[in-house]
Amino acid sequence: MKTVKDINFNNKKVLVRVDFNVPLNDDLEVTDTTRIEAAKPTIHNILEDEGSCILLSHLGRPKNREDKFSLRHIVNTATEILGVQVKFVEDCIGPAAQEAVDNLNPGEILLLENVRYYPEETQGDRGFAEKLASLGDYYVNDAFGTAHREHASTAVIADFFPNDKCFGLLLASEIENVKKVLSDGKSPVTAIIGGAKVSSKITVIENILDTIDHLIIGGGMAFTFIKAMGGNIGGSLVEEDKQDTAMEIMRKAKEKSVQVHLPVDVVAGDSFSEYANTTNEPADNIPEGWLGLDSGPRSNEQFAEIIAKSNTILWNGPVGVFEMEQFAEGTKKLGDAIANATKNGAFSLVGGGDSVAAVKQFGLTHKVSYVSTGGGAMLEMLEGKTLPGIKAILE
Ligand SMILES: Nc1ncnc2c1ncn2[C@@H]1O[C@H](COP(=O)(O)OP(=O)(O)O)[C@@H](O)[C@H]1O
Ligand SMILES: O=C(OP(=O)(O)O)[C@H](O)COP(=O)(O)O
Repeated sequence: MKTVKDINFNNKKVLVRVDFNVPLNDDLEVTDTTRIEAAKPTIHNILEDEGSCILLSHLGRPKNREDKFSLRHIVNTATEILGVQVKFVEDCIGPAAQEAVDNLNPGEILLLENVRYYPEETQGDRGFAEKLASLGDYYVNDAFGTAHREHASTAVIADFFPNDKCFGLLLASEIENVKKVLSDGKSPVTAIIGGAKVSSKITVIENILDTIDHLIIGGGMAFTFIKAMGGNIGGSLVEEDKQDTAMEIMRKAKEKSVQVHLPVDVVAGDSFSEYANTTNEPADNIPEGWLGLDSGPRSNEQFAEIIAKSNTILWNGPVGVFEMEQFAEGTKKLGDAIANATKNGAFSLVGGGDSVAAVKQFGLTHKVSYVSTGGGAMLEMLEGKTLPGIKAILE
């Protein structure tokens, strides 16, 4: 994998696609800086070579150039984090962008306006990609969170730099960390797949069955499996039409000698609410009118035992409705178990939207081996897909 470390950018203008799609509050302040911090090593590498960085990013999904999606709102935060004044220009192509690039000196950073202000970006328009490409001498992709999109600035643009393109350090590191689990994982390898939707995780489970020893299925997903096996799940979340798929996964897991672990008990609520009355019930015998909303104490212990014996751990998806305090315990205990195993030498990767949010909420970010910066992108990698943003650099 060719990365920014393999190129000397001295006196060059480098287009860096970053994912600065960060959350903003109502006052348009950045509330989570993880993705900006994650781009720092790549940007600093280029600046240390005495090159200059032209940053390309999207923010949200604008339809009509709405001001709330302007990257201007993140300039101060980016300046603070990167330690260098970030210049900004209110367009990403055309004369204004060109003038700002012409005035850029080695060691400087220029952030261009939201590439999604142009519909051509998401359409993967070649002409638009060419206009972006004309601004720089090199193209670096460091936008892991957007690497599953075949857009102008994430994939098509690379065509215009046949010999002058490479991976950023974040993108390279995301790829390497998935490899550490899926190809080079030291056994026993355990995957915890939770969350709400069986349908969105089937391909992930099918793809990882060949490489794992234990599969913990938690969260809302578990009830489709439990019901398919004849359990009573009360009013718990279920995907009725996915019960055959669930049984098929169980069959394949057995064939491949993967041990599947489902919750044996749950914390049930009488409504999907943080004010619900709660009770502990067997996971396969939940009374009518009650919903399983968190894994119960016996399940948490069993999951922790398996995790403690694992050398490689993949966690995708919470095992309960962790956003509500009284259903957060299972996910917190699971996170603690993973942190402990990591302290004892296991490699742990946390990937995919809500589990990353859970890890942050419980203060475990620095107690696991790697936390991915991509939700959808990480899921697609775990499904075994080659992401367009990665393919474009490799080709
Ligand atoms: N037992 C449950 N019943 C209903 N929802 C659940 C349950 N356990 C977890 N969830 C919810 O699942 C959501 C995450 O689901 P999903 O989008 O599939 O996961 P991810 O974003 O990690 O891939 C969380 O908002 C969480 O509250
Ligand atoms: O935040 C992102 O994705 P994620 O929420 O799946 O992590 C990326 O910036 C991609 O954004 P998109 O889903 O609008 O293409």
